[in-house]
Amino acid sequence: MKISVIGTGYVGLVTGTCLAETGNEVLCIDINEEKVKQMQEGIVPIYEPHLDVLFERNIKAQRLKFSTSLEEGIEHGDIIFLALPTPEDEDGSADLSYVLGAAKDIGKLIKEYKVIVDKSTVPVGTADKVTEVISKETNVDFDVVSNPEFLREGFAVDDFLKPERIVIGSSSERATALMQKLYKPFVRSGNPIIVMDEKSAELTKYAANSFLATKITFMNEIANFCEKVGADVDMVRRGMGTDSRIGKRFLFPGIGYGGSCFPKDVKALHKSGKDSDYTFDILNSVISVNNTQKTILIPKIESYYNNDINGKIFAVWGLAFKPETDDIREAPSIYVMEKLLAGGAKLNVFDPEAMPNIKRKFGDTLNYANNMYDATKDVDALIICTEWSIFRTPDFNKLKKNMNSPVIFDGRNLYDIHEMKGEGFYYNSIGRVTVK
Ligand SMILES: NC(=O)c1ccc[n+]([C@@H]2O[C@H](COP(=O)([O-])OP(=O)(O)OC[C@H]3O[C@@H](n4cnc5c(N)ncnc54)[C@H](O)[C@@H]3O)[C@@H](O)[C@H]2O)c1
Ligand SMILES: O=c1ccn([C@@H]2O[C@H](COP(=O)(O)OP(=O)(O)O[C@H]3O[C@H](CO)[C@@H](O)[C@H](O)[C@H]3O)[C@@H](O)[C@H]2O)c(=O)[nH]1
Repeated sequence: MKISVIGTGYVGLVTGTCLAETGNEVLCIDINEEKVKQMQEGIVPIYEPHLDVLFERNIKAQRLKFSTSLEEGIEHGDIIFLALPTPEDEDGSADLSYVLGAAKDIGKLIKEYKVIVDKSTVPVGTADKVTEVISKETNVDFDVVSNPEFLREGFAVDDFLKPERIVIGSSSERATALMQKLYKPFVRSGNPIIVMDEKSAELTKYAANSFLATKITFMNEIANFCEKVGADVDMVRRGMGTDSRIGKRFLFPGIGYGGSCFPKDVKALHKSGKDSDYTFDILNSVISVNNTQKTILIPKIESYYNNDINGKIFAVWGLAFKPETDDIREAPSIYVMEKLLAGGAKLNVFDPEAMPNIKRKFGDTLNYANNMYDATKDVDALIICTEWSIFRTPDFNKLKKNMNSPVIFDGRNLYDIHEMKGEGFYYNSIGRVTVK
């Protein structure tokens, strides 16, 4: 099939590349000229594991192409995916200006039947709005489908190629049949393509993300309570997670959820509720607990230094919002570092992939280390914000030699507290006793 993808970010590029991998002719459109130029030169503009191999293969096979011309995109695709940003607006709602702007342009350019697929995360009713906007501009026949994306950054290629489910929201038999044909190669192991109405599809995405954010937040509260009563959240997590009704995943406590999705999507669903005269009490709490959780290490650090961190030097390991990505959107590390800088601390930072993005945001207010050990030279403490694998088994002796004092504040519970007892560190983590 001929496919166009409008918006070539984390979702659009993965979608385009994976659809090319199954033999489709894909044209990816982006407004960012520099990004398009890079991709035309064969450079993947984001860090996403395993994407480079597929990207290269499909460009070589001439199934994957890039352009800045929306006109070309509209002409090329029988199916046109919108993978555009839907960032948080000032009132917490999803900003639909990118999606509706593209819809208007599509309305002006469309010459024959097309299926317009909304892959962006959008509030209930957006498919109707997109239909209305396009209809105002043209009499040409088209269908709008809601097809929310559930991929995770860091696992995006695998998630797209082997999805646990595909949700298609459509009231058109013609569009549904095309979408089922397109996705058939991705569900050969029997995972379902669930067809439903547009509104339910739109809500499914917000419900899934908000549920997962709630699950994490619940565990963060249990962790905070563990610290009060001397219980160990790792044990509680294992004890709970073995109940298949609860499940083992997304029970890891830490310094809050971040990223480009959970924070904005929870807020957007909460705001949608408000707009429909419904108060999501649970989501209200999730938002508030997560706000506090992002900087939960700060009072611990301050208290260790008798409320004076002015002039202290800290190493910060892990800046991306989670491992295996260079994405720093709503990364808890940002909130932690801003508080530490405001308190007068100096920071030596390291992340395997997110350094360029952090440099763009923080400029010369941070010291950027070449590797994880360099970051710890002459520091008063090490602060861990993201659980990259390379941080999991450090050379503790080397760390002790590098650091002014052996102190670790771990926001992601990387180390076994029993093993840490023999390493000679002051080790404070989340929901577990402090090793002194
Ligand atoms: N990132 C994820 O893991 C993920 C997963 C599932 C769903 N989503 C949702 O998918 C949507 C896209 O997210 P993302 O993370 O890929 O965003 P992104 O910011 O990485 O990418 C968006 C791209 O769209 C481009 N763009 C902006 N305006 C444009 C226009 N008018 N025409 C063409 N291109 C334009 C930008 O230059 C950028 O490259 C959002 O709604 C998000 O909530 C994201
Ligand atoms: O047990 C856990 C699991 C995750 N997190 C945090 O939660 C955030 C989100 O993690 P994850 O869900 O792995 O990353 P995303 O790439 O943001 O993916 C989420 O958001 C995407 C965008 O909507 C969806 O498509 C995915 O299904 C959904 O998992 C990160 O800050 C993690 O550190 C925890 O704190 N504890």
